[in-house]
Amino acid sequence: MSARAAAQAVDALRRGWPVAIRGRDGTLKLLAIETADAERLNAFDPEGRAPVLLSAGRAATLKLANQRDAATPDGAVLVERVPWLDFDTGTALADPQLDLATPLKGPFRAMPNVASEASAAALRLARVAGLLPAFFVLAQEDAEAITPSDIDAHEDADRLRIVGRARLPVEGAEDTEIVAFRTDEMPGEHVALVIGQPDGTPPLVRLHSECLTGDVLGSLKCDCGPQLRAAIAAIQASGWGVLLYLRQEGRGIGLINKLRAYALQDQGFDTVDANTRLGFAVDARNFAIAGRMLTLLGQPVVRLLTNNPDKVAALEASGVTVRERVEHKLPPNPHNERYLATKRDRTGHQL
Ligand SMILES: Nc1nc2c(ncn2[C@@H]2O[C@H](COP(=O)(O)OP(=O)(O)OP(=O)(O)O)[C@@H](O)[C@H]2O)c(=O)[nH]1
Ligand SMILES: [Zn+2]
Repeated sequence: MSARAAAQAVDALRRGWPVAIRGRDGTLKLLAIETADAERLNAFDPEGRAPVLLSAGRAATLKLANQRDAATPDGAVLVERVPWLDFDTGTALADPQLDLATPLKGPFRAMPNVASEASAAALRLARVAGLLPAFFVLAQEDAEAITPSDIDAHEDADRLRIVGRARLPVEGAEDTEIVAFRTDEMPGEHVALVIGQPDGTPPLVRLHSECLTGDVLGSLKCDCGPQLRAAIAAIQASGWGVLLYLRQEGRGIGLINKLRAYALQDQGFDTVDANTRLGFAVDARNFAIAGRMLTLLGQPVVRLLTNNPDKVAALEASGVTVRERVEHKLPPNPHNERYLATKRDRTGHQL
């Protein structure tokens, strides 16, 4: 298991270089459509025979769901390569933002997906890389192939360690310390704000997932910015506690993919369907990271500020005891009303 091999594969995908993944039922060489171009596709596949690998969620939108593999929205579907399926058509298959602008040619046909383990790993690697989950693929052995367990190692929360800490007075909580965590391969560092002084009682804890648009730019589309500031205030008022700032932008799909989801929301899809149509799980976050951070901070028992019962369950699954769920509701605005209603109606939030 090599987290480093997976990190190199993420880097290669981001640069438009091919990578290979070996699963138990076959090896796939992959070219990520988002970072490729016609020339790279030609170098990767001079004979024009590489089919396109898509998520089942995207394939369903294209009416392409392969009966066998489409059971889960983040399962994989192979689209048969035909002569007119060129690079631009591949891009149109990959990116749902283009659906309105470029009517797709067709018909496309799903074909049996032989290397199912490698395909699933490919979709996962695209998410880790923050790319659209869509590839041209060749079933081909490769000495440099990574394996699904390399990706597991890369994503393993137990690799996180504390790398720095300092006093950081923040607005509304002056007696605060910042603690930074990372793994060797991780580009973004997670941080914790330890607010006030531990007094032997379970800390009030907030798991805040990064939202550049809401936290920093004041976006009104979501409730993240107000939730962040209200969490600091609530922790301060409770005596002491911990705010975890988790670098899981867009519920784990990354900033660019979240913006793609926003563009789909502009077309009328809600936050759940937008994720699915892009080919991602509705919530791709790994809360084991939060569990590991709390463990490293020596806090195995917490009171959790959240409206999301899944967060409670995920944190408990990672070995932290949630003694109490404390609700964290803020008043809606005209722009986030529908988003909050979707969270209540479709993702089980107690709002
Ligand atoms: N993919 C996607 N992510 C979004 C969207 N709107 C907000 N987010 C992300 O959702 C995350 C915020 O969720 P949180 O507030 O931490 O958690 P929650 O699951 O809503 O639960 P609470 O603890 O009750 O707030 C951030 O990473 C945001 O970037 C969206 O429309 N699509
Ligand atoms: Zn937000």
